[in-house]
Amino acid sequence: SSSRSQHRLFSTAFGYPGVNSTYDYVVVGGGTAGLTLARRLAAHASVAIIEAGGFYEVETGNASVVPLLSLTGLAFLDPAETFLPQPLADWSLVTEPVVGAAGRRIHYAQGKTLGGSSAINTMSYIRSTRGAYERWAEIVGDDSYEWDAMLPFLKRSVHLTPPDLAKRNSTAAPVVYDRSAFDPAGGPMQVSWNNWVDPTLAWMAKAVGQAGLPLSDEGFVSGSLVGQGAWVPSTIDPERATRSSAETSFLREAIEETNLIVYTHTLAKNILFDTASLPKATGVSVNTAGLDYTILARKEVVVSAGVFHSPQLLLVSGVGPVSTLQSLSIPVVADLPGVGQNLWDPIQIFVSYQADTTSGQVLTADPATAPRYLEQYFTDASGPYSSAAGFLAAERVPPSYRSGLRSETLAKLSSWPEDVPELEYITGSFVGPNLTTIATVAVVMPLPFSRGSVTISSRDAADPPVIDLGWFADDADLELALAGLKRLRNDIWNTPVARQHRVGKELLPSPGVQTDKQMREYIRQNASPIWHACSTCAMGKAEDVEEGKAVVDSHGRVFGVDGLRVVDASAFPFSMPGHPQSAVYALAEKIAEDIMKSA
Ligand SMILES: Cc1cc2nc3c(=O)[nH]c(=O)nc-3n(C[C@H](O)[C@H](O)[C@H](O)COP(=O)(O)OP(=O)(O)OC[C@H]3O[C@@H](n4cnc5c(N)ncnc54)[C@H](O)[C@@H]3O)c2cc1C
Repeated sequence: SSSRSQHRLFSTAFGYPGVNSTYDYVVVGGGTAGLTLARRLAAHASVAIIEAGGFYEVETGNASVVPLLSLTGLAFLDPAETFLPQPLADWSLVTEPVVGAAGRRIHYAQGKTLGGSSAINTMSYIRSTRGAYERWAEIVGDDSYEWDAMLPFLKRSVHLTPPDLAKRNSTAAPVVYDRSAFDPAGGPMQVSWNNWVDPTLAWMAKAVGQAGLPLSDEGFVSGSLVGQGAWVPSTIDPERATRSSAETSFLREAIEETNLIVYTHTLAKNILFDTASLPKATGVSVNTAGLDYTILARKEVVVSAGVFHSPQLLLVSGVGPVSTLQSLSIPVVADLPGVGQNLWDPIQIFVSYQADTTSGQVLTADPATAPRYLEQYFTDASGPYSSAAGFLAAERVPPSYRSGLRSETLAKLSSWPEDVPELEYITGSFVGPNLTTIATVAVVMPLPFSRGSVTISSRDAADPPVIDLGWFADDADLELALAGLKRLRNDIWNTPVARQHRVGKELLPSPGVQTDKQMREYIRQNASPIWHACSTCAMGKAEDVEEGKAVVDSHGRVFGVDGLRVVDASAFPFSMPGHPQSAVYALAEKIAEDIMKSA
């Protein structure tokens, strides 16, 4: 069953609901990590994927396919409690009231579809820093997480296509990247650049430069995040300018080249254990449209259900803090205090103005110009529809703001490696009233000091997990957010270029928000997720288990049980500065190799 089948029908790749079956490996969650890992394992073994969603191309149309729509598909990105649900591709998670953020409940988008969050994210492909990977290695006591050792795994998942400068057609947006950071062979995930440059983003990049952030000379994929990322690449297939996700890459390849079996619209309800001696995971009980059945694993169960659902599945299956399990009368399989703890969730704060330039969203919202751009997209894979996010910058808190920070906050910052950015900036251009352009710069604090948590209120995996984001639980985060907000307003938005292009009064926060107190209030009222949550089943050392700081070892193996791993963003030891998807793919590649070596 493990050899490559040359002439498999597409339909052969899908499981038969309701029929109990057995495979070598059962992977829960056909998302970013799950599909990557499953595709690699399926080259050598029989593998089943259990995925709660289906194919997003079928179920949400172009919303997750056309790059521009990844930013206008506000149903996914809207953090308000009143968001418009997209139940076929998003879990519709709403958090508990966030105490530090004016008691708001946040809609936290998470992909419920093949490809998981790689199918609904904003597609920036960035790698973290050398220092961050070194810290990962230290925390988990395993040198193989250092940058030089991880680089082959970072390279393995992706195929790079250089930017098409003719289609980008902009001298204002020079692309810089290091070719040697990619492998010419590489994996099935496509990484490339937008085939168009948004005119508003182009001058905003200049403004960020005038505020003292120089153009990076190697880009943001080579282990350094300093200055301007010089137009970071996206997970985009440049040929037709469509999203490349774990589904279009790893799953499609697995369907063609392996015997991987996929169960779509199937919810993993419980991990099954043989509790005779050391509890051993033996499979998963699942439900497809009301049918209950079991999928057994001869070798291992791998949980890749994402930052909120991986801890949930462990908890409902009896793996977690004893107090939580007992309060819901769940039989204890393993007492692991850290399951659902240590949630890291970076946030973003916006400053925006109306701009005197146009933007992709305006051109495509205007009935006079939209048809022409649609035609351009379909015939040439270029123009505004072909373009997602694309501009990012990073720095340490500059000295003039640093001097205003409390000594406790400075001490906390100094605990991080020197190459780790403390503030990141993301530019955006949106459509406003009467087809005006709204230009926005967000500041992100990539390494929050506050911790949230995930727990359960019922034994049923079909009920949503209970999420406490914990924003601003640590005052240092509010202080940094305030420094970042001032940096945006006083410097970036005050540069000659920004003054030249901004129109009228500040829209966000608004001129009335001036004192530190008012700005803190604005931050609490408007902080938004950037969807980089992680570490709820944190990787660490055995000695950190009791304190609740570690759930899995450096091979992703869950402490205290056998035959069970967690491999996804929940296993990160901390939030990787930059954007996380590159690290999720790399982690899946690395653990897949681990599993195959030890099999
Ligand atoms: C809106 C948004 C924008 C983002 N933008 C970027 C960006 O520009 N760049 C970047 O690098 N990162 C970005 N990210 C973050 C990045 O996409 C995620 O960190 C990453 O995709 C997480 O991968 P994962 O494997 O941990 O989880 P996921 O990819 O979310 O996979 C989890 C999978 O498990 C399935 N599942 C869960 N529970 C069950 C169950 N009980 N039974 C069966 N299946 C289940 C889910 O349906 C899902 O398919 C963004 C994320 C979001 C949501």
